[in-house]
Amino acid sequence: MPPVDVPPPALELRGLWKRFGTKIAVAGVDLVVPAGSFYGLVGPNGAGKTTSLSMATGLLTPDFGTVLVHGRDLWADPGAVKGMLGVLPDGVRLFDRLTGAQLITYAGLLQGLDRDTVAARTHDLLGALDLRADADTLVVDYSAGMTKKIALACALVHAPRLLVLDEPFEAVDPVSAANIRDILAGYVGSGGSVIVSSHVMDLVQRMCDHVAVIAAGQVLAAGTVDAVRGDASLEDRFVELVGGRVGGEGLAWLRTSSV
Ligand SMILES: Nc1ncnc2c1ncn2[C@@H]1O[C@H](COP(=O)(O)OP(=O)(O)OP(=O)(O)O)[C@@H](O)[C@H]1O
Repeated sequence: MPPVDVPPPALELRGLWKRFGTKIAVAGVDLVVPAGSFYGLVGPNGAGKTTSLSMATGLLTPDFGTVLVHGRDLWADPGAVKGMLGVLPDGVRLFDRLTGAQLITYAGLLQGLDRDTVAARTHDLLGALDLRADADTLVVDYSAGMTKKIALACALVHAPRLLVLDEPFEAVDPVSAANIRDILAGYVGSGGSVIVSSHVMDLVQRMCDHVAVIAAGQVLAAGTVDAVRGDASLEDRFVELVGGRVGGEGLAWLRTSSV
């Protein structure tokens, strides 16, 4: 039988390391995000999620390691590979003196789309993310959740093959979050791949088909959500893997009434 062509993973991180001064933020992360998967990345504060995703998307140079996007080496040819990526970075400044509509338009033109396509997609994205009434408001005057949504629109406008979203639901209201989940589910259903970091275990358990738990810069567990969580909820499994429950010890003074 002739060999069957297996498509490469949407994203593959091999032996990623990053040190800031004396702090090792990422200590040998290996991760395979299968094409067509909805992948959750979870871990405690300071685990190295943002640092890993920044290296995976060309925003931060790794000290060591390789990033493959659909089989192509990102750091060997960033210009060619970045077009396949839609990125929602954490805490990166936007050009917030543009209006929401201008910012999406800018992102689309930067990705090489023609003006008519950008105009149509900007209209669609503003509608899907419930931002049409604020299309002409400066982004600097947006709320935190609106800013998150406009940044997500910028990540989507060129219909990338892989979406890398750092905490996309943070500060977003429940209705908008449900709309975003629908958009992402439709995107994955039509062949796209998503990796999303989140602190909301319940959301990851319901939304994602794969998950990786990362702590202290290393992957503690990775695979399908069902394989990682076993018989437990993802939240219980997370606490079991990561530990760190302290139950308010050492804060007895907080419960002492002086009245
Ligand atoms: N630019 C930087 N300079 C120095 N240290 C940094 C820098 N960026 C990250 N770190 C450190 O690297 C570690 C990992 O940070 P990172 O932001 O990747 O964690 P995270 O898992 O995304 O955390 P959170 O869930 O709180 O967002 C932390 O200890 C952080 O203090």
